[in-house]
Parts: sequence; structure tokens; C-alpha cells
Amino acid sequence: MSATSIDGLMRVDCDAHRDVRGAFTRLFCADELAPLLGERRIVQINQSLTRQVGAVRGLHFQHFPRAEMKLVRCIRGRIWDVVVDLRRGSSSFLCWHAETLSAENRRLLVIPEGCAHGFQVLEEDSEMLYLHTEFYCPDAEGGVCHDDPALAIEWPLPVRDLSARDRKHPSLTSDFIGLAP
Ligand SMILES: Cc1cn([C@H]2C[C@H](O)[C@@H](COP(=O)(O)OP(=O)(O)O[C@H]3O[C@@H](C)C(=O)[C@@H](O)[C@H]3O)O2)c(=O)[nH]c1=O
Repeated sequence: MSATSIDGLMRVDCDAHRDVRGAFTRLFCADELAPLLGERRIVQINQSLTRQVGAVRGLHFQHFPRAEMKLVRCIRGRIWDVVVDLRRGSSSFLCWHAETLSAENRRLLVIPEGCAHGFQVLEEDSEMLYLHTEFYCPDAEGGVCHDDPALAIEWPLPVRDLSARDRKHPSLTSDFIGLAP
């Protein structure tokens, strides 16, 4: 487990047990992640498939009090994952951090509440697995546009295939002071 440039955003690498049949990987262990999860529990597990290279999903979060910790990993293909810190008072407020996640590197990102998440597909037919500590709550959904000038995210490829919802996310205004419980 290692820290990243965003306070509380953790990267967890896990090894595969390989033998002649193939590989075995533990995707989630409550004991191992207890230092990060605390009293939280995983209440929902989601999966997405994104077909086209360059497609972007995000940037998404849930507002407090429905904010959630999100554990994300790529289970097929390869994606460029980005997390933006929107937490009021955070030492990394409005900073973004990106990691390449792939089925091969098996890397897990543990994203704290109050951060927005998105990704760009680097290999066609990429699939993501998400573990959530809060239920999906459409009324609490928030979004920031992927090309917000205040964030200046350096997407590795030209952006395509944004959903209708993702095309409508606002930019952060100059008076945005951050999300707080
Ligand atoms: C996120 C979500 C969506 N849905 C529904 C709403 C909609 O009809 C359909 C597709 O939803 P979206 O367009 O929001 O899917 P998508 O744009 O893939 O949303 C995801 O983006 C990435 C970046 C994340 O971090 C995820 O947590 C999630 O927000 O699925 C659920 O039923 N449960 C859920 O938990």
C-alpha cells in the first residue's frame, strides 16, 4: 500500500498467484484494508465496460452526507484513472492524480470521500470494477467537467464518447471552497 500525491488516496498493489493453470488474485480483503476502511463497509459493487480507446467517464462524486469511499480497479484492458481532490481544507485541494490501471498490473486505487473520479480508456473493451461504501444516490450525484481549466487535467488521448450527463458537468467556479461533511 502506498500514498499518492493526494492526501488519503492510496494505491494498493496485489500479486497474482500463478501456476500452470493461470493465476489467482484476491480482489478484496476487509482485514488488509481495515486501516483505510475503518468503520465503513462495502455496500455496492459495480462494473463497467467501455469500448472505445479515448472514451472518458467522469468526473463523478457523491455529495456529503452520501459521499463515498470508492475502490477501483481495471479487470480487463487498460485505463488512465484520475482522481481530483475537492475536499475543503485538504492539503491537496484541487490537485489531481493519475495512475494507469490495467488487468495486468491489478492495481487498486482507494479513493476517499470528497474526491471526484474519472478515467480514460487506453485499450478497447476495458472493464472497471468499483467497490462502494455508500449506495448509489442519484440525488447526491455531483460532477465536474473533464476539461475544467482550473484543473487542467492532461488526458493522454483526445477525449471522446462522453455521456450526455458528462457533457453537462459544470466547471468549478472561482468561489468554490470545497466539499465538506
Ligand atoms: C453509478 C451508477 C449508475 N447507475 C445507472 C444510472 C445510468 O442509467 C446508468 C449509467 O450510469 P452513469 O452514466 O452514471 O455511469 P458512469 O458514467 O460509468 O458512472 C461511473 O463513472 C465512474 C467514473 C465512476 O467513478 C463510477 O462511480 C460511476 O459514477 O447506470 C446505477 O444504476 N447505479 C450506479 O451506481
